[in-house]
Amino acid sequence: MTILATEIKAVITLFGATGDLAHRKLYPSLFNLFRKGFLADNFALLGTSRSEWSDADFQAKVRESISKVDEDQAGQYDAFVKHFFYQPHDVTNPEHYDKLNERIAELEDKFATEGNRLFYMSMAPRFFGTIAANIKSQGLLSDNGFNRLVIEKPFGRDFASAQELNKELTETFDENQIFRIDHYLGKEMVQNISALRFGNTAIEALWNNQYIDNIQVTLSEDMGVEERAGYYDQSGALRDMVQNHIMQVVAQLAMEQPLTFTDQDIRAEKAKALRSLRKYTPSEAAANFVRGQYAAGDNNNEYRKEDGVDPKSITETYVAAKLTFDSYRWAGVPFYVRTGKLLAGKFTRVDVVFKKPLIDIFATPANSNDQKLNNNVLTIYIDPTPGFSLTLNAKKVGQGYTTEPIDLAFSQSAEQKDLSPEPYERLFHDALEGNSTNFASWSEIADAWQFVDVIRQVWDHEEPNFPNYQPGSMGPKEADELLARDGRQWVY
Ligand SMILES: NC(=O)C1=CN([C@@H]2O[C@H](COP(=O)(O)OP(=O)(O)OC[C@H]3O[C@@H](n4cnc5c(N)ncnc54)[C@H](OP(=O)(O)O)[C@@H]3O)[C@@H](O)[C@H]2O)C=CC1
Ligand SMILES: O=C1O[C@H](COP(=O)(O)O)[C@@H](O)[C@H](O)[C@H]1O
Repeated sequence: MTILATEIKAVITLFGATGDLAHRKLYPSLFNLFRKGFLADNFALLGTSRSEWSDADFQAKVRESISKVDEDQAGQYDAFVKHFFYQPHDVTNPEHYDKLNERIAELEDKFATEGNRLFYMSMAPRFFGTIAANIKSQGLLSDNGFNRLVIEKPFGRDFASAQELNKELTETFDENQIFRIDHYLGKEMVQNISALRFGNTAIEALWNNQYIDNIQVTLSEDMGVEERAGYYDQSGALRDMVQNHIMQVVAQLAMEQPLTFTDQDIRAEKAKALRSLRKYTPSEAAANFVRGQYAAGDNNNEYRKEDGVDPKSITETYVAAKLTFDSYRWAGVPFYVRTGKLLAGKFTRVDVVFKKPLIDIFATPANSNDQKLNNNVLTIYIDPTPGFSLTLNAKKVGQGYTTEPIDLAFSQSAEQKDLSPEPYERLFHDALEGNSTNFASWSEIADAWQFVDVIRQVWDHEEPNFPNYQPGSMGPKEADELLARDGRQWVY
């Protein structure tokens, strides 16, 4: 089925238009929306940052950034970049906003955007509050169309700073006007978790502690910190991946069925799920969390010797944890999660491990050495190749009667993968449409920070034994022990 594109009308004001994210992700995503017809005549983007660029300089940069998207579409480049304009601007100078306002008004007239304004903050987070305050005080909000704010991560560095930032933003924008980006929510298979659960009786009927033994979530990366060491050393895997991406995936797995498939109901259920996540005491945190830092490998320095990293850094490049939900559905079912840099591969997956049948009726005295029932495992492959698999027990071919595990597998075809929008394309589109389903609400963020803050405080007061894992492995041995002590192991 072809989805008919509804044309979006808006002026987008982009703070951080000369930056890396804008160049690598945002312009190509907008170009995709343009060539698919979601953006057509009635949109304009006003890029801002301090660099003294002209409109023509900016259009040339945007053109360069989209030239890799699809060479067959080269004919559309010119038409697309004609919607791009640039205003040199220092976000800390309130007077500069007057000029921005003027230019936005001109673009509204020129492109007939019906007063709709979307502000996108693609800048260092320390500027977010200042920009929001100036948008309000300098009169940049529209009074005859929508006003929306898209904001990049990270949303704070702990609960207190996130709360402060939220307070600053909500002095200008209402919660329903704020779109907090978490690019994991733009991934095809993360969005597919709801379809899998709520579209299939065969799955949802078993989605509880009566049938599920444990759930495992793995976000594995095979690269080190690369050129982002300066940021990463201040952040670490707990803030960079666990507080946001892992919490968002886990919330979708743990939530109750929303009343309707609308942003309000979905976000309410996710928020409830995160509220039921047990906030650990310091001693529980120490027992249920493992941290790691990578050692030197054949092709990499040890983390502490990377450019831009403090040589005595105790920043973790790996986290594994056992999470506990205090809810009727999940009592007794651990959620094991892990993420890290320089691991054995680049992949993201969820493994749902079902309980074994209570009795193995196939084990007879004669075949008890050969017969073993395995746990059914439903795997959701998020990256790199989206798909599902379900491991079942089936009869082994031949005489006698023993069982063996077999796989029912679905994997997206190359054609489907091509059709699947990149996360930023989806999320940009949703924000322009005003659909906040795949953006994190304040309540979710607040709970996630409160959970993570305890772990951070425990870790910041103890000297870890770093480095403690080899590049190309799946992390420190303590991550295996975390499951082994419960009589379990990582599926992969
Ligand atoms: N890059 C990435 O892959 C990812 C980035 N993010 C997030 O996206 C945001 C942007 O990141 P990124 O693009 O990498 O950052 P960059 O450092 O590449 O870009 C920062 C931008 O801010 C502008 N800027 C800095 N100071 C001012 C100022 N006082 N007034 C106006 N403009 C200013 C810079 O332009 P100029 O110097 O010309 O003023 C530049 O356009 C951050 O929140 C980051 O955490 C999130 C996920 C991935
Ligand atoms: O947000 C981030 O995500 C990336 C991993 O994203 P993926 O889509 O490639 O899985 C991570 O490398 C980065 O450190 C983090 O800031």
